[in-house]
Amino acid sequence: MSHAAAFPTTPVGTSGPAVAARATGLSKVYGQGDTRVTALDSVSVEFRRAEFTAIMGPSGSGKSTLMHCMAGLDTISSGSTQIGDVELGSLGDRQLTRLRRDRIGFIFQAFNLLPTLTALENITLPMDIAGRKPDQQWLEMVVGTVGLSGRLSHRPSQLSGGQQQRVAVARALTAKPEIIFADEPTGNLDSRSGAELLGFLRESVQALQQTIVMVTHDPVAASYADRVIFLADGRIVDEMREPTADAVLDRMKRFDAKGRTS
Ligand SMILES: Nc1ncnc2c1ncn2[C@@H]1O[C@H](COP(=O)(O)OP(=O)(O)OP(=O)(O)O)[C@@H](O)[C@H]1O
Repeated sequence: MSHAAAFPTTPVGTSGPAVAARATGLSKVYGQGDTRVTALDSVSVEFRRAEFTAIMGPSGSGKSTLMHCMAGLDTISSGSTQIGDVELGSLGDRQLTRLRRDRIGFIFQAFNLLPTLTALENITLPMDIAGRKPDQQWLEMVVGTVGLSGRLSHRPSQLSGGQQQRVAVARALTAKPEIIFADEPTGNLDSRSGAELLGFLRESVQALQQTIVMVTHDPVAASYADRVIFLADGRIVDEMREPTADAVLDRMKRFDAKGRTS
């Protein structure tokens, strides 16, 4: 499918720095003593503007933790994280909340939709809170592409899991944030809807210079990205550019063969 010709609007801010987000020597330790877990072990990584990155790795390798720390949703134990030029550690709670609201889009597995709001109200909520008006043409384009046009006045409880996921995706894209963090965004979709969604994310990167970081277990989903970062035991152990599903699958099999301690 191709939306390139129909992408009508101005790109996501083109004036900012070339690196949309960066972690430097990022470590995250949970618990103490016997329950101490090093979820991230001195991770340094850059997410460049207008690049689509997939994060992969075995269960428990630190993928979600990396994304949560980068997005300012979790504290870090050492190192630093930046969104654009802003060092997250230098921000107070309110500044961090505002930065998340204004500059970051989220597509998480728990969709975090508000039950009393309609689908449309959920989609525009972050912009309403920020006092910004959605670009109507873009909103319609996003809603049409994720297949929600007939469902906008439904509340989340009246939508299927897959439809709720589409609302979460539309909410993230509508505000044109500087960077979108997505955790298994196609997890609840059938393969055709998943492919459409990934194609749309891909084109939002190409046509709008959107920056996307996506955690996934699915090699086919990862193949839509520009690069794949592989985590194991809280460290980046490999990186692949222009991934194909087969190449990603082969790389993942090497984790399985070695167990989790590669
Ligand atoms: N709140 C927490 N308290 C204690 N340990 C945690 C917490 N969150 C994550 N961990 C631990 O940190 C490690 C990394 O977890 P994380 O959820 O980042 O892995 P993941 O790669 O996203 O896994 P999955 O693919 O299963 O979702 C795991 O060992 C996990 O048990």
